[in-house]
Amino acid sequence: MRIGFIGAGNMAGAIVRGGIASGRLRAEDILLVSGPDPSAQALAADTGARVAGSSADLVADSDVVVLAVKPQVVPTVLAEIHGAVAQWNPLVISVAAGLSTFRLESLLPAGTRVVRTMPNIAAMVGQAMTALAPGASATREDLATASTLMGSVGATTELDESLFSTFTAISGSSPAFVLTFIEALARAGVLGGIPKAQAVEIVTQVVAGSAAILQAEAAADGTHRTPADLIDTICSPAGTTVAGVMAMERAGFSDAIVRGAEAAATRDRELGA
Ligand SMILES: NC(=O)C1=CN([C@@H]2O[C@H](COP(=O)(O)OP(=O)(O)OC[C@H]3O[C@@H](n4cnc5c(N)ncnc54)[C@H](OP(=O)(O)O)[C@@H]3O)[C@@H](O)[C@H]2O)C=CC1
Ligand SMILES: O=C(O)[C@@H]1CCC=N1
Repeated sequence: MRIGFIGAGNMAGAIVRGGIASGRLRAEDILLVSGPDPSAQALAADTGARVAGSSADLVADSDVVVLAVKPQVVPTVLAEIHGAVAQWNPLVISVAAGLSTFRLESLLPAGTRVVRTMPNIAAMVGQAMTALAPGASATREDLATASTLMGSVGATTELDESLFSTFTAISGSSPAFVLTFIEALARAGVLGGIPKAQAVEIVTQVVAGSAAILQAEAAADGTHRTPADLIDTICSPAGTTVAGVMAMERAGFSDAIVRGAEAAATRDRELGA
């Protein structure tokens, strides 16, 4: 299957690099095109993918076209490829925040098969979480194709499109929230005298270990302990952890996270308006 990426920036780069590294995508099947800066050339040089002469040329040579430009640029790109899509009828997969399948379809020839997805940057290490929703003309096979593509860089889940803004907040954007937490906790380590690089290494292992516990719980038969259950196993009575958790909650830790996610979801809806 030939896959063309319109946009060769952070997200396309993460999918292309992660997919090739996992052995699930072949560089020779990947075509790239970008905007005024030579990001497609750079990604091609790095991965062995090829660069198309234009977005319309890319469509003519692709079974699947991935829209990986900023949401604000999508209408321009779809105007550029409208004729080629009418002629070649590729499956169009969007990774753009905010833009509904209805909106994308309205900018494409009638009957274009569209699948909306929301991956995250962890695609670059094969650990993305991607939601998928089919447009009006997409078939089960199209959804399976999109799922296979995104499955090459991590886990996938079908999700009702009405939930995409919330999903974008808690998955598409949230690696930045988690990294903000890591940066802050590492800074606390520095405050206590641990060198920054060592503090980041320590906190990264803690976050990976904590996630691994939850994944093991989810995979286990029987009762699955929730994050709240597990917090209780770490909080010794009158111990260090409960003192820390209480101080964090007094400072509004959980509230700050929910507010951050709500703001991201609101922005996703604004981008689609
Ligand atoms: N970054 C992330 O973590 C995530 C991003 N997304 C979504 O992915 C999409 C891309 O984001 P991201 O990769 O971060 O953005 P980047 O700015 O890193 O990349 C955008 C790419 O679009 C290219 N581009 C700009 N104008 C055109 C054009 N007219 N024709 C073709 N290509 C063009 C740019 O090329 P040039 O360099 O030449 O300007 C660049 O390669 C967005 O819609 C975003 O919502 C979704 C999930 C996570
Ligand atoms: O910040 C953004 O708009 C994009 C969508 C999800 C992650 N990055």
